[in-house]
Amino acid sequence: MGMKNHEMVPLPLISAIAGIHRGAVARTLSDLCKHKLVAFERTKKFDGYRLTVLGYDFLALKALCSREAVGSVGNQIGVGKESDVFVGGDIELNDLCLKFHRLGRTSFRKIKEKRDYHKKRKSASWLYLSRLAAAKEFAFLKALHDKSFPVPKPIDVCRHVVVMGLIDGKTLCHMDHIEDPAKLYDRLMALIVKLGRHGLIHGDFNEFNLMMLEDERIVMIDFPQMVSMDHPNAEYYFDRDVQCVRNFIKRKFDYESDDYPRFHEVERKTNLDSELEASGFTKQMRLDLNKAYDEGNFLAHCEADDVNEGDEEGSSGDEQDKDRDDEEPPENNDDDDDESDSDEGTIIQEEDEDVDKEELKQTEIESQQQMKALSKSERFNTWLSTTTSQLSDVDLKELDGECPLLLHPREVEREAELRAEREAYIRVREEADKEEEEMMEETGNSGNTEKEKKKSASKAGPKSVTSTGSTIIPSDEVKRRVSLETFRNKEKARLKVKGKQCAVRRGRKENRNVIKEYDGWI
Ligand SMILES: Nc1ncnc2c1ncn2[C@@H]1O[C@H](COP(=O)(O)OP(=O)(O)OP(=O)(O)O)[C@@H](O)[C@H]1O
Repeated sequence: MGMKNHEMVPLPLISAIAGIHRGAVARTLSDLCKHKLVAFERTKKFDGYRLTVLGYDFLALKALCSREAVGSVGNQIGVGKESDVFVGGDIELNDLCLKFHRLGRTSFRKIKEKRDYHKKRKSASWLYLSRLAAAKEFAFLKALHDKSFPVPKPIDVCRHVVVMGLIDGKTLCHMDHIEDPAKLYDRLMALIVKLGRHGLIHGDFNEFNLMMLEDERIVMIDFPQMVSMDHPNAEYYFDRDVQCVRNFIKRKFDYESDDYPRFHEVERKTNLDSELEASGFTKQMRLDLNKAYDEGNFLAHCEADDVNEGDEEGSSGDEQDKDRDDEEPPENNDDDDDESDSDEGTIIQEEDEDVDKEELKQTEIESQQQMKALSKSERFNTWLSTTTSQLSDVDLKELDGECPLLLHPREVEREAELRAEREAYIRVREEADKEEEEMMEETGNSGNTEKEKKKSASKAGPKSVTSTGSTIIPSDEVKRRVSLETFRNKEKARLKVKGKQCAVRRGRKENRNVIKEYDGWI
């Protein structure tokens, strides 16, 4: 499906199509790569997977097997310019002939050189053309078989594979000797005339496309360029077929005759063209295929895509009927659907973006309006000024005693947590203060009252060691204070570390205890 409009199908697209997660799809794809059913390709711009010829064969065979048209595949019995022919069997093991069309196989390499990542159908030209060739062959086989022409029995067609009856004979080019060349000559000419009466010209009536059975009956196995008797060059093609037979019989069996059919002598009875169209090989398919054959360019139909767009749409219905059991949706129809879908997708996306932008704009406008209204509102302004003045009137000093209430609950909690840790430090500090006080009393340096002394001590704090000219502190006292300060600092550090380590140690200890408790019980 991805290859309908991608030369290399990117992984996300495969995942989306398969409805499987990318990881799973990538794994599946790598398995398929190992079996050469898909190939991974990396170019400067894009990475992706492409279906290989073998992969396409497997898809067709899978569908044919599930339809029970094919039960087995055997040896290769023929190689044509644009096909591989295999012997096969149905589910009851009756012989079959499987013809895998490879149209565009040679030109595919050229396409690769001028690779285009995403262009309608050009990318999968070989798939499309091979499929057209198979559809055409099957349609002709069916129509001719129904009119009792000597052709293999048409059994089924899927993608690029035609399933038909196996002819137990030899191609005329391999015949070295025949009993009656005149009889063969007459049979071949009669066949050309019979085709003409049904409005058809083979167009490539040669020894490679004709087989001879044991009883010397002739079977047409290949008619890739069959044209209508209404074709502008019909007479040329008709005469060329006749001349081909004359040359072959003369060259190989040395038989010549002046009795041969002329184009204007052929009386047309029926018109197989219309029946062929009804059988699924549409006018557009014929145009595409003929263009490829006529111009020898397997991309010729792509160049005419734009011109033929309308016709294709008309023809898609027939194709859809034909491929009812086929997993792959009709090319033309789906291409159009895909495009319309993707277009729709973009439109929806664009619409969404527009809606988002509009919404944003609307909200912005609304909020601006609200702001304006609020600033204009007298009620709001009065409330704001009253509240501000009330706040400024509040005497924070009065609230000093209630300070804890102003603290955030988390801060109160932390205070409590830290208190236990700090207790030792506080105790030491209190002791030091006490000693200091006593010492101050003893020295009696200042005439301050006890209250004032306390105040000054608390103001200066234990850290203060400043001395003025009027204050004489003995050197012993200075030493003591310094050592006390050092002790305090050490204690602080020790307490901090102890707090952290304790928790860790406690945890470890608990664990050890738990292990000990359960030792021998496990
Ligand atoms: N129905 C069949 N039964 C038996 N053998 C067949 C049948 N169809 C084709 N073959 C064999 O396969 C060979 C190739 O088939 P065919 O001519 O249809 O292929 P092609 O690609 O159209 O070849 P080309 O274009 O070179 O003529 C034939 O020469 C013939 O030996």
